[in-house]
Order: sequence, then C-alpha cells, then structure tokens
Amino acid sequence: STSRSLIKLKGRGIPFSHFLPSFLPSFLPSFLPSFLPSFLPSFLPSFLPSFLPSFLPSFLPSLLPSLLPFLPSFLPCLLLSFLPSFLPSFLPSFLPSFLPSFPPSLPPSLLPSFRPSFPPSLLPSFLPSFLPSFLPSFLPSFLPSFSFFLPSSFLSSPFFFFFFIFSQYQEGHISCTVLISHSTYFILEHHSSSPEPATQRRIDVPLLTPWLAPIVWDGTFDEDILNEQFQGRNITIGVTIFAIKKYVIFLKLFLETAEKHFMVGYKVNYYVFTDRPNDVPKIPLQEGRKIITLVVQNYSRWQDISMHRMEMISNYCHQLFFKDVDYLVCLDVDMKFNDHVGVEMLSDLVGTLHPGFYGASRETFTYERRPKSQAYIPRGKGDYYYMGGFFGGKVQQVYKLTKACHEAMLIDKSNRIEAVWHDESHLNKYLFLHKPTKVLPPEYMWDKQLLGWPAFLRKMRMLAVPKNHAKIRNK
Ligand SMILES: CC(=O)N[C@H]1[C@@H](OP(=O)(O)OP(=O)(O)OC[C@H]2O[C@@H](n3ccc(=O)[nH]c3=O)[C@H](O)[C@@H]2O)O[C@H](CO)[C@H](O)[C@@H]1O
Ligand SMILES: [Mn+2]
Repeated sequence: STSRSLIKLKGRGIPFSHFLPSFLPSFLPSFLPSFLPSFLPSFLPSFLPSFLPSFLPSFLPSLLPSLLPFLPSFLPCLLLSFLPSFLPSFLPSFLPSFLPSFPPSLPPSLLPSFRPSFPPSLLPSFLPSFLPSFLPSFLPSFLPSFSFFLPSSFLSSPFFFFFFIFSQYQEGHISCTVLISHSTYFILEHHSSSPEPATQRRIDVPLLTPWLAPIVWDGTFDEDILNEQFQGRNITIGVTIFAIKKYVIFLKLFLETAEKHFMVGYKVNYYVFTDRPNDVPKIPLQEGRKIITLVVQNYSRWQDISMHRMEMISNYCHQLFFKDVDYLVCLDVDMKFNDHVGVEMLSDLVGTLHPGFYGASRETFTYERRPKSQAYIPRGKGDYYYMGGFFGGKVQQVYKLTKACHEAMLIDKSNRIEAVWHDESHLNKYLFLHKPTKVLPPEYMWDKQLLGWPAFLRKMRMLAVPKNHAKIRNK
C-alpha cells in the first residue's frame, strides 16, 4: 500500500551540537571571507522581496526535478524557508574549500543522532547530496544574524527548513522517501511491500529434480510460512520404526531426539514395530503425540527383518494408518534427530538422497543390476540413489510403495534372487518408476563418522547412530 502523505514522525532532528565538532576548525576560516561579503549586503536590508528573484534562477533548475513530485505537499514550508536562496551564491565559493574536510568528519557525528530511525544504510544516499555539506559551515555563522528575522519558536518548528534533503530510505520491506530537515524529518511516501522471503538462493546444491520436485535444502524454505499452511489442517503424522531383537536399544535415543526436533507442535504417532514390547522405553511425550507398540514376528536374518518392513507397513495401512494418520514417515531406528525436521518434508511421495552417493556419478549407484531381479535398473538409467532408511508421503502413496516393494520382493524370492541392497534396491526401483514429489537432501540423514562435514551441508537433521554390526545384527 502506498500512501502519499506528509507524516511527521519526530520533532527532533540532528542536534546541532553533533555538527559542531566536525566543521568548526575546518571551514569557518575559509568560508566566512568568501561568503559574507557577497551575500550579506543583498540579503540583510530587505529579505523577501530581494532574494527571490535572484536565487530562483540559479537554484531551481538543479533542485526542481527531485523536488517536483513532493512540491504540492510541502510548498508552504518551502516558501517559508528562505535559506535555499543563499545557496547559489554561497556554494560556489565555499564548496571547494569545505568538501575535502567533510566526508571523514560527518558520519561519526551524524550516526548517533540518526539512530534508530535512520540506520547507516541511509547514509550512502545521503552523503553524495551536497546539502548536508554546507549546513555545518553555514549555520553557526549565520544563525545569529538570521534569527532576527524569524521568531525563535518558528526557527525550531519542524516546518522551518534550514536545509532539507530528499532521500530514499529502505529497511527490510519498508521503503520510503524522506525529507530530512535540520529539525525533523518527514516521510513523504511510504511503501510497504510484502516481506522478503526468508530464504536465500542456494547455488551450491541442486534445488529441483529434473521433474521439478523440490529438493528441500536448508535455506530454501520458510518454516513459519509452512507452519501457517499446515497448522490449520490438523494433520497427524505417523512414523514407522522397527526395533526387532537387539535394535530395541536404539529406541530411546530415537524417540527422545524426535520429541525435540521432529514435527514439533504437530500430532505424531510413533508406530514401534517390535518383537520385544517390554523393551519399548517409556519416554515422556509432548501433547498430542503417542507411541503405539505393534508386536510383530522376527526373522533370523537381518536382511529379512529389513525387507519385511515393506510388508508390515503395507499391512498396517489398512489396520491403522489409513484411519489414524495423514502422512507416514518410514525411518530406520538406528538414527537420531539432531536438528529440525518439520512439515517442509511432507509431500505426496518423498524420497531421501543417500548421503554416501550424493554428488556421485550414476554409474557408481549400487542399484540392482541383474535383470532377473524386480529391482533391476539398467546401467545409465536412474535418477538418484535413495536411501532405504528414510522415505514417506501421504498414507495412500506409502501404501502403494510398500505394497509394490513387498510384492516385488516376493517375486524375487520365488525366482531365488535377493536384490543387492534388499528393500533399498526395491525402493530405488519404485522411486525410479514413480518419481517422488519431494526429495530430501542428505541433510535429512547424514553419517558424520563416514562422511565428515562438507560445506554444502548446513544442517545435519538426522544422524546415523554408530553400531557394531557384528554385535547387533542377527541377535
Ligand atoms: C540408513 C539406510 O538407508 N539404511 C538402509 C540400509 O542399511 P542399514 O545398515 O542402515 O540397515 P540396518 O541394520 O539399520 O537395518 C535396517 C532397519 O531394520 C530394522 N532392524 C534390522 C535388523 C534387526 O535385527 N532389527 C531391526 O529392527 C531396524 O529398524 C533397522 O534400522 O540398507 C538396508 C537394506 O540393506 C535398509 O534398506 C536400510 O533402511
Ligand atoms: Mn540403519
């Protein structure tokens, strides 16, 4: 909204004392001799009748263009202020001697008096304009004689302009044209645009997939806006984690850190699939969040445990998830939350880039390469290498995914083949055929021990919890 009005903000401008230290030593000796003789005689005897004709021709051409838009609103003030008249006669003689000493001394003396309404960002536009330069030199010598002509109350009134300057002032999403005088300032035009998005453009990482799904890097989204969008929707987010056999030891850290970082402020159902329900820790949960323990069978091979997650998730869609949650996030349990994971990650179908293959060439992806497997992806094909331990989406989509992967694994089994990376291979095949609508960068699952901390990684939202494979798998 743009309003053009003369809004008086503050009846106080730059205190005179701020100028004094910077100008007195340098200018007075030089300016007085040149200025006074030429100016005083014509000025003093009769002020108004004589000055207007002489100053206008020299003064207006330079100032008018910038002045014109605002003229109607402040013409009265302008007319009342006589000072512009002396400028033409004053400046040519004065400026050369004065300018060299000016810029270094101005900012320190100006800044304190401008705060907080005129932050330093204003100064660059302020300085180039010549007006402030003459003031400090002019006023002290002039004021005593001048004050004869005007009542002192008027001198200090905001409508009396010893000097004035137009400037563009911009801070945040507010921009305005200001008229600054010695005693006050006015905002002539105030423009408030919609706020800048609180995001920067990341140039160090890809932000979109070739099918235009966002890759949700830190800095590319505004949590507040997203929360506004989601909070009205009253959603429940389901998390599936499998803690079978020894893996129950990961539950405590997982759940505790999830309460700190995962979907804070939203309703969350943690679905803990386990064969050891008594080992599910009792963790204090925030309001609206609960742990639902689902007792399931175990398998002797860890690969079977991992793979059968697809079957169990798809089964429980009908029993529970369709009814109780809107989104499902399917995670490995040997991880911990380390930073915000929120609604920015939600979408119809979500895959996560495997940290070990981020930036690697397609040829190195460990897709299943044997055509006999349902997970087969030919060389030269494939988009990304997704991780098996972090995917999700709307329940309907997760149902389709897990069901398809489970069925593919059943076919593989009947063909006596097991994909090289088990469920992860099938997930990669599915997400190759059904492109995710959102892709999570490796921020969402990182392994600090293995991969260090590269510059593109501004946040580590989840981290792998180191585990001793020999001690924990198949136990
Ligand atoms: C981070 C990541 O991408 N992990 C994937 C990766 O292996 P990982 O090495 O991360 O596999 P893992 O040992 O974490 O097993 C996968 C998950 O199965 C569960 N589990 C496993 C064994 C067990 O005895 N009890 C138990 O509950 C548990 O939830 C575990 O997190 O490859 C696996 C298939 O090879 C899966 O695709 C994993 O999702
Ligand atoms: Mn894991």
